[in-house]
Amino acid sequence: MASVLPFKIFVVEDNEWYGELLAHRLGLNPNHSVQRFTTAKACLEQLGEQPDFITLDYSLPDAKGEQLLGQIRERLPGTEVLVISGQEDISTAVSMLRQGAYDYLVKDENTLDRLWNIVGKVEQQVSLRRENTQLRQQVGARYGAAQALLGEHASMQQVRTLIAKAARTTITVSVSGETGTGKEVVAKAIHFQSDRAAQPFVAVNMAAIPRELVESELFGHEKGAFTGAVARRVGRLEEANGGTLFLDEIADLDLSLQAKLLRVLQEREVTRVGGNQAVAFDVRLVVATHRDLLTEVQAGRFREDLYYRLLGLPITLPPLRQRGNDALLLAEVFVRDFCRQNNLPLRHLSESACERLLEHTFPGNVRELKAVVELATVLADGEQILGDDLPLRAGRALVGAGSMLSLREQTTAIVQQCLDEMDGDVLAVAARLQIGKSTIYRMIQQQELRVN
Ligand SMILES: Nc1ncnc2c1ncn2[C@@H]1O[C@H](COP(=O)(O)OP(=O)(O)OP(=O)(O)O)[C@@H](O)[C@H]1O
Repeated sequence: MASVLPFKIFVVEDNEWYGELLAHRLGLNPNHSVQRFTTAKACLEQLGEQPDFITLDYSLPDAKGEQLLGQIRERLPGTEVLVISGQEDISTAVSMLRQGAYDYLVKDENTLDRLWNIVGKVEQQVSLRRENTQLRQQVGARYGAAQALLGEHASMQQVRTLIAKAARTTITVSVSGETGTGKEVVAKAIHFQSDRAAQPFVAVNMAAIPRELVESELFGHEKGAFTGAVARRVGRLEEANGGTLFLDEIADLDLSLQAKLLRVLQEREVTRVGGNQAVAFDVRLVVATHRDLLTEVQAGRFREDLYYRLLGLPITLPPLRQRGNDALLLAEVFVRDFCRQNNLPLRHLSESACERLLEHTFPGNVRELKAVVELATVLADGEQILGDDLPLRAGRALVGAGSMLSLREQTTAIVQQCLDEMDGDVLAVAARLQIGKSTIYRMIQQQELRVN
């Protein structure tokens, strides 16, 4: 994988002829930018240029390899250093490798080929690392920005204020709201606006994991802990160490696991299933649910002590239908982003489209709105998206459906029919009906739906 940025190499070699030989060989790759130095001092003076890779002659006139390697590792811990020596000396090689050298080569007829292979490997690693950093920065910029959570309604401004306050400390945050209201967006915004932004953000959906696997998913397991545990697995809590753990659909956690989670959170230590060694962790917790947790506590389905441990700073996301004109604002942004991403000429919502969007109740909230306007953007013939381009029929039928019971019955029947047609493929059904996959998993768990 070639990186777009040049791959910067320093060749440090006091033998002019040999240095030129190395530099010439490395320069055969047009993506390499090679600089040559004959002393340690000259190399150190240019370290500010942040080379990706350094080849280092062990015996330089003004320093020994160990000294220069030590200084490079201190100033550029991410730069790989390959030591090239005139003589084979095992103890020197071991000491250089211990100090963090990438490898140790002896000058012989194979040196150039081996160097070429090593540089190829390092270049690939650097390229992956750059890609990773870039992605992290993109996600960070997207969710870290105050406007990550769109909406001008007073309730959303209040949510943004709470996110900013939560980000300043490590307080646990509990987010509630219907499906598709943006609970995960809130969790990411808190993470990326906090000083943990460069650490992992790990999301686990309790409703999407089979009950018997939740414990090992969260806490990890040792090899052989149960049938199928063929290798050791680090749990999500450990994975999120230093960062943020987002536990979605927390109300779906089994009562017995609620007790275990409480203990783990209180002790700030986790023991893998089948293991006997506790591992300390440091995570910020954000939990979310579409249910009222207090009602779950009163009904005996959620432990009161865990409820108080998790409540922290509560943030409630109102359904989209209670956010005034925000649906239009969000719709315009989704259309604009979709056009940009797909190189389409910019499209706009017509008056009739706006009217229809404001009439609709959006049971799937922002997720549904996004899917609807993106599809309408594809279907529209001209620059304007018309009311008829919006695939809102199901929503309209449901609005007139009357009581909650018939609404639920209708929803269940539609999802069941779709599940049957799609051979139980939950992700496909979620995409087709534009509802959250966790909603479907929940309905299956509560035996409202059958999977054949
Ligand atoms: N205020 C918002 N601004 C921009 N995009 C939003 C907003 N709210 C939600 N979204 C988008 O809507 C979609 C659903 O959001 P998200 O997954 O955060 O919802 P959720 O409440 O966690 O859903 P579920 O309960 O089904 O897990 C995502 O594509 C998200 O980016």
